[in-house]
Amino acid sequence: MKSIQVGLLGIGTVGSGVFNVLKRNQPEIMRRAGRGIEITMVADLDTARAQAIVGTGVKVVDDARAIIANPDIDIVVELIGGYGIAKQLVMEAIAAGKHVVTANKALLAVHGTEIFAAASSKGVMVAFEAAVAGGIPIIKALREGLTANSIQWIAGIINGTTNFILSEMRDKGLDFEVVLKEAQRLGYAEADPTFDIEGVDAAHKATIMSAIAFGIPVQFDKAYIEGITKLGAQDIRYAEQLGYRIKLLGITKRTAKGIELRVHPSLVPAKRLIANVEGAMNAVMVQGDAVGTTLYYGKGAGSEPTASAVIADLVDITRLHTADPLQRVPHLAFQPDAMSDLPVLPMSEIVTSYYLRLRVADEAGVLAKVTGLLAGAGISIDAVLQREADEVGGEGSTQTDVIILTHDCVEAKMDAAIAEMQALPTVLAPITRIRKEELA
Ligand SMILES: NC(=O)C1=CN([C@@H]2O[C@H](COP(=O)(O)OP(=O)(O)OC[C@H]3O[C@@H](n4cnc5c(N)ncnc54)[C@H](O)[C@@H]3O)[C@@H](O)[C@H]2O)C=CC1
Ligand SMILES: N[C@@H](CC=O)C(=O)O
Ligand code: NA
Repeated sequence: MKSIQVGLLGIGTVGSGVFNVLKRNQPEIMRRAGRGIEITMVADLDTARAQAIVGTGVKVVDDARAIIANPDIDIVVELIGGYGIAKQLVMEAIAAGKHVVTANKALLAVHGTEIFAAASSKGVMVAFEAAVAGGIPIIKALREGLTANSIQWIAGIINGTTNFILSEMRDKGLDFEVVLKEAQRLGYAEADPTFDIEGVDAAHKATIMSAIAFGIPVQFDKAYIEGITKLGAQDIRYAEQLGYRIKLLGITKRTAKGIELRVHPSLVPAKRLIANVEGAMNAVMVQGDAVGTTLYYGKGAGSEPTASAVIADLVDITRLHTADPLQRVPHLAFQPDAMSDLPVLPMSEIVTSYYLRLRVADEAGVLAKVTGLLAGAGISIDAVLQREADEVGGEGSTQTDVIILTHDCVEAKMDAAIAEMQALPTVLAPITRIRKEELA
């Protein structure tokens, strides 16, 4: 049977991985797909570099539209990134009747509704396993493996760059900037690394998982996003002393009121497997009502791990492209006419527990005042840790840190309590608040 012909738009970190893995494993992939899958055209602005990667047998162009216009191309793989030209090219490829594979989570989190609607009306598939947690087949798990379940929550380490930074800072005491540069060198970081460190990339991925888990439209604009740039080394240390690790988590949860969708640094009990996920590795926990807690672990970034997911999508499309579109797995797991309008909740309505660090004057009665305020607000305390002033501020220091762990409360209540504590004259610096997830 004739091979499926694939055109690559962009042959950078991921694109070169796709080319190399497909070439290396072609015989085995062919046995799985039932026919060959061949990259016959590549578009990249840097044609010389592209040609050096693919050799002479593959046509290299600088104009991606030449691939879309080629009637022999069955599947277009978008690996350029971003919302600009990538969106135009994906929409044009769909309009031209091509199936599309993309690793572009930013594009899908923001424009997914439009893209999936266009694909459905044209009868083509848009596949995006690489867009969430790279090589981990989490989209497959959520859309197919867990379809029996009412999914309750998902919590994941879904950005390799930030997990790498947090691990290296904690283990080796390295500076943030040094580790970020290393993550860039290793090809983990986005073209704009602020997307990684400010939590935007993780929010793109959490948004996509939220849509698939709960059958709601992709709603990146409703996600709460907080990155790791304001995390202090002392908080990583205090968390350890209390039996927790700090991880940047992407969380989406179904509650009686709606859907929580949030990305922020979180304290996770050190005994949980996910707390021990180090370096650029990703891990996603999914809690379903029937299956219980499941955990998916692996490489979420990098050339070949991400290529693994892109090629899995190529095989899926190769197997399914002649099937009746109604027999295909829906883009967002739920049938398009069965989507839910459950609201994504504002942050003030989420419920979680907290780590608070207060830099206070080292004088009698301060702790009682602070805990009294929390009690007055109806916030229950789980643990309190007060450091020696000398340890915090050096010999003869008149300041110290008080660390408080709370039980669950609604965020609005915590906001009000923090404002009250902040106004105390004995609280000397902005209060640090890190949310705490038990993940049980
Ligand atoms: N690097 C990684 O580990 C992962 C990346 N992704 C996603 O995969 C996509 C690609 O990422 P990378 O390969 O890391 O990026 P990259 O920057 O290494 O590669 C992008 C390539 O696209 C080319 N390009 C830019 N504009 C173009 C245009 N108009 N026409 C043709 N080619 C053009 C560039 O020359 C470059 O070779 C992004 O959406 C990224 O978010 C997803 C998961 C992991
Ligand atoms: N920049 C991302 C790449 C994968 O999506 C990350 O660091 O995880
Ligand atoms: Na994946």
